[in-house]
Amino acid sequence: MTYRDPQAGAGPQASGVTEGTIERAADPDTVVRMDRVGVRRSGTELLADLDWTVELDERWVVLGPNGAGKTTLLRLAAAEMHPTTGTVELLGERLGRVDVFDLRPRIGLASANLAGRVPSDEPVLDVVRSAGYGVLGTWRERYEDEDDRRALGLIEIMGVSALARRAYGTLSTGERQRVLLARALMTDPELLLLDEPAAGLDLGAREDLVELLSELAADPDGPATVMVTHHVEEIPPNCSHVMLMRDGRVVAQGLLDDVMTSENLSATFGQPLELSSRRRRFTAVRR
Ligand SMILES: Nc1ncnc2c1ncn2[C@@H]1O[C@H](COP(=O)(O)OP(=O)(O)OP(=O)(O)O)[C@@H](O)[C@H]1O
Repeated sequence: MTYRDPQAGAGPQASGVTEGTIERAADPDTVVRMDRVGVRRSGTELLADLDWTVELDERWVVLGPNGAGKTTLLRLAAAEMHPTTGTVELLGERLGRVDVFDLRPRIGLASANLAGRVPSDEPVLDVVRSAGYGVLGTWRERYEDEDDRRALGLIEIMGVSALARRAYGTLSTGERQRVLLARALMTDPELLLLDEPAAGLDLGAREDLVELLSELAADPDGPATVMVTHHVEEIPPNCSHVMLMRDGRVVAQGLLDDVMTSENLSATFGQPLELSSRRRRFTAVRR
């Protein structure tokens, strides 16, 4: 896969909101470090006592039932919110001591929340290339030829070249997911965050996406990746690590081969489940 582009510009970055000075962490290969993180809203504990480290060469899946706290975790990793307690370091910089507008272009994000905010009349090419500006909905941005080349290259890799001039609102769910993935990669991010990328896809489209994500995961020059899902069938075979979550807490985390057991999965979903795997693809049924 050739989505990496050392010449790719992220476009002019928004500026003006500074939340403090930048502090560098010791290990440049540590992309995410969360230490005793808790998030509380309206008296509810969304996350509690969470420790997590993501290294540059790791490809994570975060799996858990509805309401487990997966999206909250991803929003912390996307610098979209701050923890109530504990510390979060992203790409070597501490949340709360860094201008998040400097940080965000280095993080690619595709989520349902983002998908819902794309104007339906926005052409696909603009949905992708506007990521360099950190905006949705083209207004007066000016793009270099290089930006166009990169956006069209990513659109091609995602297999949606024929749709580059189409309005986003006319695309199928699977086509939208591919466009959002291209957008998430537009700034050549060091960290790629995917919130339920296979949600709403039919079987064939899901398999296509899992294969695409697995190729991405296998690329040694690719970004550190964190993908959130509810379904074991959606885990790309080349993923390296898994975090299992329930009720805002970690049930188990670590290497995929160690963590993906029937016992851990049963504890995560609160029912007796039998997990089986074939060629690093998983299925699970109730016992
Ligand atoms: N502002 C808030 N105030 C109170 N509770 C909240 C708030 N935001 C989220 N929650 C609750 O926190 C819990 C975790 O939410 P989150 O969206 O992180 O879960 P999730 O694992 O992504 O769920 P799903 O799989 O259903 O998308 C949920 O029970 C949700 O209702």
